[in-house]
Amino acid sequence: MAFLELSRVVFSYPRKMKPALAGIDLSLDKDGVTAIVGPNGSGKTTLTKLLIGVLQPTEGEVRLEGRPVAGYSLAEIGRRIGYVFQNPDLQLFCSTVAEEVGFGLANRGCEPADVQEKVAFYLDYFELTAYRDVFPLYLSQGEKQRLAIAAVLANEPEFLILDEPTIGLDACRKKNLEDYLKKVARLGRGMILVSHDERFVDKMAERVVTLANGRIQSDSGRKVNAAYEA
Ligand SMILES: Nc1ncnc2c1ncn2[C@@H]1O[C@H](COP(=O)(O)OP(=O)(O)OP(=O)(O)O)[C@@H](O)[C@H]1O
Repeated sequence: MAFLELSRVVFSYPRKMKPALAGIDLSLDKDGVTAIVGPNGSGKTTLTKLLIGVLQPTEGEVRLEGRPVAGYSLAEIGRRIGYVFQNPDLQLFCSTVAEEVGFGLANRGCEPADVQEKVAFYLDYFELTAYRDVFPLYLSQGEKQRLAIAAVLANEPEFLILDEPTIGLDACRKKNLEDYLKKVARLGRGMILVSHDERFVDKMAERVVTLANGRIQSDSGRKVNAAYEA
């Protein structure tokens, strides 16, 4: 059974004549890295928001492990699917960087010592230790982006959706992110990358789905990517 599935999905924003998605059929397994690419306005972000139940399809159905997404609470989906928004400002809400990384773990009832250990690890990996007590919205754009990614990864979700994760990252930080995500992928956790960064997509994705005008223009399907061979 597919982990996530869209069947004949049409989505129209209110007061818009043209649907943002105009009939999407797509199945995603629990493992593997799928990139969703396509021009501005082709529907990439809309598609990912339907997958996490933030938007409901106008027609058709979105399923998570065979059950309609509409039947899950947003909190349930959020525990299983980590979502990094295109704009990190929209997802940072804690009063310090360290709190932001540990929030999900503490919320899930992790022991405080385990939370501390994981927070230290993720702050170190994403080079944020020096900012641990800083108010997140005071960080630079690239630092905020790294923090948003670290906070989602720290929760170790079963599946990840990253919308333009490389925006604002310099070459060195991009390589760090690539290495970490490849490690996550090798552990069998799947992900969707929405990205205009062709080099990053090339290095990361086993499957590339191209959207154009709210439709799937091409789908490379699955292929073996040498980068994932242990
Ligand atoms: N909240 C909204 N209200 C109305 N229309 C919207 C809204 N969000 C997106 N749209 C429209 O829906 C279409 C698809 O937008 P979407 O953000 O999904 O595209 P995208 O492929 O992610 O674009 P980009 O590459 O620029 O991020 C666009 O025409 C956009 O203008």
